[in-house]
Amino acid sequence: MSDPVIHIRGLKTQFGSHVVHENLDLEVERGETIGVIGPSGCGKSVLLNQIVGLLQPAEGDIEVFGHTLNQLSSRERHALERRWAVMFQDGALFSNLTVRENVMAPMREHTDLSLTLMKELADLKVLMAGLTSTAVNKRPSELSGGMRKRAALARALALDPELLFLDEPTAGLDPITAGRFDELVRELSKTLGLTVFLVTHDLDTLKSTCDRIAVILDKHIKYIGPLQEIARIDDPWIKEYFSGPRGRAVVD
Ligand SMILES: Nc1ncnc2c1ncn2[C@@H]1O[C@H](COP(=O)(O)OP(=O)(O)OP(=O)(O)O)[C@@H](O)[C@H]1O
Repeated sequence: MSDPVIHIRGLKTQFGSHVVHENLDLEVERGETIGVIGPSGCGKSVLLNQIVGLLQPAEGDIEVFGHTLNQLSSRERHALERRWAVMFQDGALFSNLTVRENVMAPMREHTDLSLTLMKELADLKVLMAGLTSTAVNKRPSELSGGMRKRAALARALALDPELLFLDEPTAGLDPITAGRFDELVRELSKTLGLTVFLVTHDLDTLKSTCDRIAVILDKHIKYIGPLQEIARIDDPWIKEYFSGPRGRAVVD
């Protein structure tokens, strides 16, 4: 691989005596969407949190955009953080702010743009995320689950990230809303040239958005490749994962 956006080597994660990851290696190429799957508790969300610096690994190196995370000054770190965005499972929107104010929040923190420009940009991101302009003045509690996800996506796009992290983006959505959200993620990632790191249990999301799938088993990325290849691997967990009716529908 030529130009990995994320390069992880020899990662070990440990909580007390509980070893979650050991000798975990991963490369994510620029512009690809990678879906991370694995049994519940295998450390998918922890891996995401480590890449964005919310958790420290016990051992190993994590490079993002060619910079080793634990070797950066806080200033360098701040500059690097502007290049990625995270959409957490619950959306993590500020409930007391309108959608527009939520999308403006990262701009206020990281830029010196005028208020007028921030508002215009925020409204543009809201439209990009597939919401209508009437949504900008609403608070999260006034939105449906699907609309809240879109608002969270709009906020994630606020600073034009090159790398987007999505933790269970379609969790809690009905299949039609989830499918539309998957389409939006795919369209935006291709149009904007985003690299996407996606944690999901949703087989339809894997099929419609991911270029490659990374499977965490036995504490490391045991398998990585396109969905059709992964689905055919002779491994008990993979067989079980893909053997239900939905799994078969995705693979056939
Ligand atoms: N801050 C923490 N302190 C202690 N243990 C933790 C912490 N965060 C996560 N863990 C443990 O690490 C393991 C991996 O957690 P993680 O949430 O990454 O799993 P996951 O693969 O995302 O699971 P799921 O698919 O159920 O969401 C779990 O056993 C969890 O209990």
